[in-house]
Amino acid sequence: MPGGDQEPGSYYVGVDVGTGSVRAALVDQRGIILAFADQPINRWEPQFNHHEQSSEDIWAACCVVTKQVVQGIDVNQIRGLGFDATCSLVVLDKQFRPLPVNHEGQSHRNIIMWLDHRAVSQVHRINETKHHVLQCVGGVMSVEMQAPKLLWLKENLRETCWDKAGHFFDLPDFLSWKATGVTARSLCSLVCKWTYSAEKGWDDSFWKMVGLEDFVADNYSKIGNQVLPPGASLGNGLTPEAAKDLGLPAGIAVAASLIDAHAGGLGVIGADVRGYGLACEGQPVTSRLAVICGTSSCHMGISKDPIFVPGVWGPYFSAMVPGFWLNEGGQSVTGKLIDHMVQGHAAFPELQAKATARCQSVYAYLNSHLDLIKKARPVGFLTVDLHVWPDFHGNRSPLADLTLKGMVTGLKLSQDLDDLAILYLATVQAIAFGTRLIVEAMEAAGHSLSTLFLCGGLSKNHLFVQMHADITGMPVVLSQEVESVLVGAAILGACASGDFASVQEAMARMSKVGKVVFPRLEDKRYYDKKYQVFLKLVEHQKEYAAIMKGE
Ligand SMILES: Nc1ncnc2c1ncn2[C@@H]1O[C@H](COP(=O)(O)OP(=O)(O)O)[C@@H](O)[C@H]1O
Ligand SMILES: O=C(CO)[C@H](O)[C@H](O)COP(=O)(O)O
Repeated sequence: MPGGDQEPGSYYVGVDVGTGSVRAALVDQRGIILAFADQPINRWEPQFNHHEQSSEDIWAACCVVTKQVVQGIDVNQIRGLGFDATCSLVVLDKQFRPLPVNHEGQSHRNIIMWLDHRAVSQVHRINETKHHVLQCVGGVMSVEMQAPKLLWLKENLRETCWDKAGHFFDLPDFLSWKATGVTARSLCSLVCKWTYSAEKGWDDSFWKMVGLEDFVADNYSKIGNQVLPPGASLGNGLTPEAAKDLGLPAGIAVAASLIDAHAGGLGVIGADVRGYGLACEGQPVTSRLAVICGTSSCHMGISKDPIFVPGVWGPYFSAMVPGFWLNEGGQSVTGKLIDHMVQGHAAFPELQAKATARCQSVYAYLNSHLDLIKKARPVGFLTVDLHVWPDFHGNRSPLADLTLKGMVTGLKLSQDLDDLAILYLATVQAIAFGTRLIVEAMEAAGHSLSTLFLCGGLSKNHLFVQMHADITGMPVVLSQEVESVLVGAAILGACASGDFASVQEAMARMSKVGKVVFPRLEDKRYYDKKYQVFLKLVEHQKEYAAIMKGE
């Protein structure tokens, strides 16, 4: 029933595979989440910077959470299923069985995760080619993309993996294949992580130049030669086997999928903002920046014409919102960095005990502790002499420098709970300064941004949200549904079902404003000064590196 006038009681299932867990939601045609379930997934770090997962483990978790969210409802009311996932690399043999991506030969560990940095030498060589496809990834390919990882497999696991491989999937495409048996790839994953062009397709000269000519020779059958827009209906829908696994009816529509950050973008960016006093109310949707904040943060800005932002991925045509170009800025570790700083501190056991005693998360406890110790000044002022540079896992945007490291300046000879809380605050602020740097780079290149739309696990943290508002000077919109990434996945299922005529129409109907957090403009001067220090930190880090190199 095109036009979104479908009968009440039409439901969609969204499945979101994040770094740490798999989530599913049952969503109605207004974008309201009626049921939610999550399940942690396994991760292996066999050596520093090698991060692996298992596609079978992930599929099993998808089945558990999907069965949970449809319990007790008439499954015949479910009209569509959509998947999103991290952009990790799944390797299968010619019979679609998992292949090991590790020296140990452990075939269940058949995924090189997005945050894996094993392919440093390969990405340097790829960047040295200066091939023109690199212009569409901000000028520098990231070690987190697929080409360097594929080259690593070819150079390091030739016999045990490369020669036997029949299929290399981005994780979102693996999931849609598993559900439908259709090996078509989503335009989103191929354009954003594999150098495919929406207009020109694969570029043979790139693959030949970087030493992966094998793909050209077999007409890209291993990495995808059938490409569909996100939300397109796949084949005959859910196969009987997958239907049994997931507890859903066979034949329901399954959508071509999205990378998780892009699903978050769909889940938030199209909301009707009338009545909230936001500048973006009278402005085009291109004035909105979706920021998806989980283990990492991804900054998704769209434009009518292509915009080339140095150090920011894209422009990618139709990779998120059809008909629009996408630029994607990012910070490789944000939630993971906050967890790392907090959990590694000497006062963490004390924090954990106190938070547990109050039945609070450690973050809720830290936020109230900061309120207690702040005295008369705003909380943010507690870090006047403590500054953090947050690139503990390199800089994704806009510096595109994987060699950068984290920095902390202003440490004292005490490690009590107050110190932990203030270090946590400085880390949250550093991540927000990183967002400001990305926003400035995007604006300098031609974007005109006025409002942030935040979602993901970190958007549950009110300190993180307020710091993003205060430090960027922009209001932050939070969605009615905290799990907006799942609304984005459900939007895909809704489009595949034919209930909406377009992704834009489904976005407008299914994403909704929950709350707006405005910046405290009176604190601007303080944050401008801290931002100056922030910029100095990286400048100094580069100077230290130059000294040590003897330049
Ligand atoms: N209730 C919460 N309060 C504050 N921070 C949270 C909360 N829940 C999750 N987080 C933060 O969000 C991060 C995970 O976000 P999530 O979106 O679940 O990640 P992913 O999609 O990468 O699996 C964690 O690293 C943690 O720092
Ligand atoms: O590269 C990305 C999107 O293009 C994401 O950072 C990656 O997929 C991980 O996402 P998350 O932090 O939600 O686990």
